[in-house]
Amino acid sequence: MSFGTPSLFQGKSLQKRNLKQLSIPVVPEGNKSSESVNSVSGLSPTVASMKLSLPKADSGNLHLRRGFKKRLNLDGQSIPEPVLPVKNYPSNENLATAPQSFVVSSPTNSSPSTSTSLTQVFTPLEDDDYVKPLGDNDPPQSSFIRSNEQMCTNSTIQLQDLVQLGRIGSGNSGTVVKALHVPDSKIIAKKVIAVENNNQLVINQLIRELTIMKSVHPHENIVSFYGATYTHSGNNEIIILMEYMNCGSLDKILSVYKRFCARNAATTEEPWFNEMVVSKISYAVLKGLSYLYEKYKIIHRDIKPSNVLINSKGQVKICDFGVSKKMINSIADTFVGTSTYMSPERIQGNVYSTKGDVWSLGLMIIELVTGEFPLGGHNDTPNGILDLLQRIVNEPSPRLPSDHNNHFSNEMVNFVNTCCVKDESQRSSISELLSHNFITIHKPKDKEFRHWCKKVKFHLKEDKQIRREDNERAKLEKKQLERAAEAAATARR
Ligand SMILES: Nc1ncnc2c1ncn2[C@@H]1O[C@H](COP(=O)(O)OP(=O)(O)OP(=O)(O)O)[C@@H](O)[C@H]1O
Repeated sequence: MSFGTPSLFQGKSLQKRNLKQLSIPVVPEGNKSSESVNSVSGLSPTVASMKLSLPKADSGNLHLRRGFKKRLNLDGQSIPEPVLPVKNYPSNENLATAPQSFVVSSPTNSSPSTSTSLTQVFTPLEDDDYVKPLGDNDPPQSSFIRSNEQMCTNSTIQLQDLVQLGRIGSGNSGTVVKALHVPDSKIIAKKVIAVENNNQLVINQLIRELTIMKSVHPHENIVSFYGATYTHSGNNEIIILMEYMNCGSLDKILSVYKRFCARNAATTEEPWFNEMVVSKISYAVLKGLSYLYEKYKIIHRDIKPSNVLINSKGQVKICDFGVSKKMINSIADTFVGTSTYMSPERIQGNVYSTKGDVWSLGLMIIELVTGEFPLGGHNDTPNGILDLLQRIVNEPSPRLPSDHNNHFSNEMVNFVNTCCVKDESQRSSISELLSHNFITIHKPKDKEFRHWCKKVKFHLKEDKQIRREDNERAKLEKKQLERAAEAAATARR
């Protein structure tokens, strides 16, 4: 299966193109009425004093335009079409009617406690001003994080400077949305984690872990962390701001690939996750893991396809690192499915090292090339979580399939087998794997991999478009059926 005809492929980043067309002229200073806008709409002075000139309608602009239409509030519910609260903007309505939910949150429309926390959260600290991780019994802090990358010229990110563009996805713990940071026109990802019943233990733990994340300096294989906050008025939620990766996670790419295969059943070309791609992804994951451990003694503990993100520049980065064993367990109590990539020693409660992440990488590779989770696919779904855990511990190690449909190189087979050794002491370490033949053979293929990422981006867009059309068609058919049924009922009466 291939990526389709190259002629279809447009290598440009849609986002960048859109952003270039999103001109943001600043309303001249001293315009008093723009300040009154702030207090009404809840916009920060920066956002409120800018006017957004949306690009003219053409297919290339649909993405951003649609993003504005489909904004979500913090609960993931759609919010009304924005009326940009800008003086002199032709389509502007009465300022007093501007929707309050245009921005995420703001001091002006929040309770006093939240206002305090939100205004403080993204204020930068001095370089050496790291916050000491909290102890179990320490009270949670409402604000403590700053950017670890110079996100914008004045290095602060105010929540109220963000405009939500659309939902990216959700996992067991939260929902991720795409947001525009208006002052520098950057797209970022915002993860919102609802904390039920104000669970103090979970909050403390999350805050501790976010504090650790904050201390990690940017690395080419780690998703940059821009800031986080805990809001405790209304819904209790933790908001994490991070780098946006425009090809999404490997699980998302795998789903798109499966739909692509279903639509193009006759095509029998090379699979998307070919050996070069798997090698480059593995290399990036191993380098990220190595950096986290060598520099910060952080063990990732949650390597899986949804935590490996890709962008069209050809970068592969890991996210959601530093989640402690305690935290994973507390989430696993509530949510089924988080433990599936756990290594045998972890399940058995034995000493856990970075080799646990090596096991997870092995499972992830099998899943990418076969399209199925190795311990539960092929019509052999485990009978609940206990059965799955039992399989990991007691059954033979997962392996790449060796039937006539699958021809894997000796290097790749050996690499996967080396990752999936059940006895942790016999399993290879991260540094050993970094010099494995499977990694070194493909290491120089940066250009090919970049090209692959761009093609993925193209197919993601294509898939989105097809699904949107399918949905619209289904809605139309449903409406027509309803109308026909109504007409038949009327005729009978
Ligand atoms: N920084 C990001 N850039 C782009 N997409 C992202 C980013 N972070 C997350 N996503 C997407 O959002 C989805 C949801 O992420 P989230 O971290 O909430 O859950 P998850 O990793 O899928 O599952 P879990 O909660 O079990 O870890 C991911 O699957 C991924 O596709």
